[in-house]
Amino acid sequence: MNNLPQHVKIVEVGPRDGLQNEKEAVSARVKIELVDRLSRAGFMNIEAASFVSPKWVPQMATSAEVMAGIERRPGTLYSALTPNMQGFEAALAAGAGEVVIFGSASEAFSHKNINCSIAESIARFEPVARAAREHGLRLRGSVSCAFGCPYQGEVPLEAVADVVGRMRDLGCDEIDIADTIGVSTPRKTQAVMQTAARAFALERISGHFHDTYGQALANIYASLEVGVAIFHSSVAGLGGCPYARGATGNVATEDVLYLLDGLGIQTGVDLQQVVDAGAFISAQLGRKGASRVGNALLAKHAG
Ligand SMILES: CC(C)(COP(=O)([O-])OP(=O)([O-])OC[C@H]1O[C@@H](n2cnc3c(N)ncnc32)[C@H](O)[C@@H]1OP(=O)([O-])[O-])[C@@H](O)C(=O)NCCC(=O)NCCSC(=O)C[C@@](C)(O)CC(=O)[O-]
Repeated sequence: MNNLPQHVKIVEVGPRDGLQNEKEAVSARVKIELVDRLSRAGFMNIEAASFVSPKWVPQMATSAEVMAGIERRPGTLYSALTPNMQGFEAALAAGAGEVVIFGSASEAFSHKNINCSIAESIARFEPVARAAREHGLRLRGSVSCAFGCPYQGEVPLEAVADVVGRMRDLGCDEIDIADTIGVSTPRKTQAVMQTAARAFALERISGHFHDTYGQALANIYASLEVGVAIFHSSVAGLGGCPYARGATGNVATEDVLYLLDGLGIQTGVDLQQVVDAGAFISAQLGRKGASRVGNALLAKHAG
């Protein structure tokens, strides 16, 4: 237990990864209120927008409006996905503090998600990385399908190490190791994280776990054991990637906070306010939230 990190940074990705796959349009007003509620809950980093093609991901078409409408909490970093220079220019104009280039450890997924090979994606990211540096924006790299791919199946460890190395060479401040389709289990998680850590500083590696197979919390615990101290999660367990067939939401933020609180690990985030934000967005979407902890606490307070 003593080996676990004492502090963990949670990157709240609900407003982006969480909502990007919603079939019905969610208004900018609702997204703004969600981000504001999450800011008040104490997150240091919220992924609030995605400047991608609206033909590919229509739900994110309101990103500029969302970024213009949110209340910026001092000390909170608001991030936006930027697949190319067009996305970067939009993110810069919108006042993003961090831009996220998103690649993949799987060739097949790279083509499906961003319509180019891994090598082409790195070439597209180069000017984005350079522009981020010039404008003083933080740069994060995301590596999808690091634990398995919906199109090619197994993804070799060397492929993860290779993309992490390329993201490092682009100058990323932080690199996400993503289980896009939620297939990993704890030992595999540790092997992948340790592989990534041979190519990039462990303290700047984050775990991004979808909960499709119900393994996300176990994978987070396994990651903590090998020293990972940054995790992505989504309020009410919202989400799923539109280009990862069958992939469900990210691990729910409420569940991660409950786990970390129980382990005595500090996050600076107020669980009850996240539960309330989860209840808010679930009501807007007209369904029950997917967080076990959120639902338990709501039931406890109702009863
Ligand atoms: C990357 C592209 C743009 C390539 O798409 P493309 O069609 O190859 O690009 P293009 O350069 O040929 O442009 C085609 C059209 O898109 C427009 N366009 C081009 N770029 C932009 C932009 N930035 N913003 C707005 N519009 C843009 C461009 O203007 C043009 O418009 P048209 O002339 O046809 O009207 C496309 O494939 C795309 O937008 N993909 C987005 C995929 C996506 O957002 N996936 C979900 C996020 S990743 C994820 O969820 C995984 C992650 C990060 O959470 C981690 C994990 O769990 O794995």
